[in-house]
Amino acid sequence: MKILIVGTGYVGTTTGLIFCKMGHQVTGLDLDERKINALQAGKLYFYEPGLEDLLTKHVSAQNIRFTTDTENAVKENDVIFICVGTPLGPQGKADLTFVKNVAGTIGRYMNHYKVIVTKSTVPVGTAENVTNWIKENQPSSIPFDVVSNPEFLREGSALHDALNPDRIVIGASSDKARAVMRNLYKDFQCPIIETNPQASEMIKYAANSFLAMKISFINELARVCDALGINVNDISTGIGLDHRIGPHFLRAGMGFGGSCFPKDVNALIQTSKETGRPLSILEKVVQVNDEQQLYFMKKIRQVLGGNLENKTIAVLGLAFKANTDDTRESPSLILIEKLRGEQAAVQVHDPVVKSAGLMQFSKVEETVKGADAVILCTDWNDYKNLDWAALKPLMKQPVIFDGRNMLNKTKIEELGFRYLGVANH
Ligand SMILES: NC(=O)C1=CN([C@@H]2O[C@H](COP(=O)(O)OP(=O)(O)OC[C@H]3O[C@@H](n4cnc5c(N)ncnc54)[C@H](O)[C@@H]3O)[C@@H](O)[C@H]2O)C=CC1
Ligand SMILES: O=C(O)[C@H]1O[C@H](OP(=O)(O)OP(=O)(O)OC[C@H]2O[C@@H](n3ccc(=O)[nH]c3=O)[C@H](O)[C@@H]2O)[C@H](O)[C@@H](O)[C@@H]1O
Repeated sequence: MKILIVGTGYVGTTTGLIFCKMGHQVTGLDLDERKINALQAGKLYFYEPGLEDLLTKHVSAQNIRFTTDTENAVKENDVIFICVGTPLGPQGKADLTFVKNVAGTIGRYMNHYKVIVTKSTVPVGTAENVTNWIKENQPSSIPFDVVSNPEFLREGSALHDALNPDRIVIGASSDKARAVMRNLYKDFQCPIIETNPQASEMIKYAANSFLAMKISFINELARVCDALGINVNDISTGIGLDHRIGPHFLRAGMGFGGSCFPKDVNALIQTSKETGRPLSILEKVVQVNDEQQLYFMKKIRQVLGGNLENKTIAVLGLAFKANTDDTRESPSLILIEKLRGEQAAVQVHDPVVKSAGLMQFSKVEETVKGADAVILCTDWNDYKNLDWAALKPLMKQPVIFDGRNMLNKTKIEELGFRYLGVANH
């Protein structure tokens, strides 16, 4: 089948390559020429482990090509996946500007029946809106179907997740479109949920919101554990072994970040408000997440004598989590802004992310030099096995705030550090 992917970001590029692997002919379309040129040269312009090898392979085999030529890309393909961004818009709603623009161009250039698939995360009712936006732009009436097929991959393990999904959700309203989608996914072994577009759109928001809720639950519980001197990691293990709860997304830390949880939880809150049945539980999830940073800041302030003015803080990690270069809604960047707001001098390090506006060093040794404290913000593997005995003499004060509970408290304290984790007692 000839597949067009519109929007060659984390999701679009991964999805396109997965379909190449399944034997389809794929075109990747983006407005950003810089990205398209890089991808066409077999170079991944973002960091995602394992993806570049697949890209290089399929570009050389001509199974995938990348273009900015919208008109021909739309005309030449039978199935079009919309994978553009749906960022946080005004009042917490999803901003559908990019989706609307894509739908408009698809309508303008449509030349025969096509299946239009929204893989972007979009609010309930968007499939219907996309249908209308396409129709409004069609010079003459040509039949088409719009399908919702949300994506559940995580950054950092995008390729693995896209190849081994827990489930595939197909929200279609015609048998013809459903048959096309079934055929596309025929080689996947996981359950396929077939439903209507509205339910499919809701499944995506409900999944992300539920995972975010687990994180806020364990983070708020960690504060109670802190007060009681209990190790929250033991609680995560203890409850996670109950198969009804499950072990995942129970790692206490600095709060969830990234390009999706914050925006998607907010968007579902807005949807629920519009129905007159607000999801108050999710309002709390957001509140707890915001407080987690403040809780952490309070600890830092207390340990460093109540005032951060002129203190030097070394922040390890800028990405919102390990194995990605994405800093959207990164807890680390939010914390850095707060630290700088209190006149601290912040020195940063990240193995992958390069940040222009910050005092960044390429080596951890340089970053911690003269620091009153180190804050571990991103759970990069590189930070798990640092030689803390060698780093200690470089610091002004041996203080570690472990925002990811990555280090062994006992071992670190034996080296003479003051250690504070997230209820990591
Ligand atoms: N990043 C992730 O891990 C996941 C993201 N999602 C959802 O997938 C969607 C895409 O997310 P990302 O891949 O992270 O976004 P991204 O920001 O990495 O990529 C989006 C791309 O769309 C392009 N674009 C915008 N308007 C366009 C147009 N009119 N024509 C062609 N290209 C256009 C942009 O230039 C950009 O390259 C979002 O709705 C997101 O919520 C869903 C699951 C996982
Ligand atoms: O819709 C999306 O974009 C994606 O959002 C998340 O994926 P992602 O944002 O890449 O990253 P996660 O691994 O889910 O982590 C999100 C945030 O929660 C934090 N987290 C995660 C797990 C945990 O136990 N504790 C915790 O604080 C992470 O550090 C990170 O800041 C979901 O896991 C994906 O299924 C979904 O497709």
